Amino acid sequence: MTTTAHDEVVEGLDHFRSLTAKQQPTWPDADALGQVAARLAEAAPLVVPAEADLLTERLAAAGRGDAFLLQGGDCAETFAEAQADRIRNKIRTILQMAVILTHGASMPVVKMGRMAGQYAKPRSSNDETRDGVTLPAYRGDMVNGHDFTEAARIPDPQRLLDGYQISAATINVVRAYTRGGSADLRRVHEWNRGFMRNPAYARYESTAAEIDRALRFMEACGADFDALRTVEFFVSHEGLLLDYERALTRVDARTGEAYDTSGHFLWIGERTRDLDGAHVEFLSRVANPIGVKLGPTTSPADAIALVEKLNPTGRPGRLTFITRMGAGRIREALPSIVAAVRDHGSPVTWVTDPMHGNTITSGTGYKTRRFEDVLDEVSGFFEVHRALGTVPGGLHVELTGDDVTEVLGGSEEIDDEGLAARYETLVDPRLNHQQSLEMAFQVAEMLR
Ligand SMILES: O=C[C@H](O)[C@H](O)COP(=O)(O)O
Ligand SMILES: C=C(OP(=O)(O)O)C(=O)O
Repeated sequence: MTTTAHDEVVEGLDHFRSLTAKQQPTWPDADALGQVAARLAEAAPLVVPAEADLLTERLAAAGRGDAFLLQGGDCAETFAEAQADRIRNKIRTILQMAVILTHGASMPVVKMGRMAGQYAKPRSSNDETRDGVTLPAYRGDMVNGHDFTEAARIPDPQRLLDGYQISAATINVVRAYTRGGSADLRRVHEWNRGFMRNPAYARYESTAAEIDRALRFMEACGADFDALRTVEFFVSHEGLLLDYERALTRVDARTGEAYDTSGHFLWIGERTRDLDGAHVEFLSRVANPIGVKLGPTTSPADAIALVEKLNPTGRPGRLTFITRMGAGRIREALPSIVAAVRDHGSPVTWVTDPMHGNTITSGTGYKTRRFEDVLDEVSGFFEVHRALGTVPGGLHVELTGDDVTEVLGGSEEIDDEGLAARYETLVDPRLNHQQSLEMAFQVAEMLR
């Protein structure tokens, strides 16, 4: 029998199975996992290749400095919170931030949620110990339960199917919300005006007034606001659970290329970005736009090797590097990496994740971050790119649309004691709604 190009693509997709895959759950029942994977392999795609290709174009624009990416959402989505109002609050927050950033950058903002699939987490330790009892660590709702009981912590492949279904429902809300008129620019700006009524945010009044004037100017020029009622919104998650990602990967009849249809954009985490590891190998085979998190131990040679493996043809928008160095290290650690990639010549879209390098434990024992460190890392990111003549292409943040108290600081000055009021995240701390908007105002100033 002759091997077709299609067969070769499919065969290539399974190469990762012979490599080391870090951060995978220890599924107790291989047969049960196989049955779930078979069902997922027949399930409808969550996104279609043409949407992923459109995002590649948008990210190429961000890489050139013709657009700016805003990627945000929960550290770990949970099944329980996949409710319409929570999803809507998150989208709303991202749209509100996007309006502020669009004004600051004077360029389109590409909007992307860490949503509809962000259900699996890499962990520092395989176990968690409480009061002398040690159980497997929580690895996200798509793997096991957060309750600290033996039964909840056993990885259950049925959760992959649940995650798929809940992602489908989430995408449905995202599409309805971003296409149904709720995203009207004037309405989003009105929400921002509501935020400004709190005197804590008076310092942003002049930016809000400028946006008002810009909207009135557009109106006077006869801008078709009805045409702006629909916004493009993409979904993304860490491509961590390779059994799930592989099962949702389909060969596109149009192009003959494989697409991971679990989300528009998948990223490889800092802990799984080994060049000879299974994650890099698998995602090198799919045609979606992909990202790689780069932490402070990344060498320029590591970055170049990733560019060559993940984007050998130098397709603009295909590869995004999401740097997460820490505020104290970014100004020393980032320049040599960016300079090496710039000199290599293959296009990369550079995005800052100012969250993951700035995690601390509060005096009261909470895993938290300081708002000022988060902003300082963003400043460092702009400084480095401006000094090197490269493009700071976007922002990746952990946020929620709700009023939680997980990150220290901001104008409402959440302090050590204040963290206890509404600390809800199951893994890492997120900016709350107000802190997210405040960050957008500050980044808008940096973008000018
Ligand atoms: O979100 C990122 C990681 O999953 C997280 O930082 C891991 O944190 P841990 O050190 O609590 O396992
Ligand atoms: C785990 C994450 O980040 P990193 O890989 O950068 O630690 C994340 O973004 O959820």
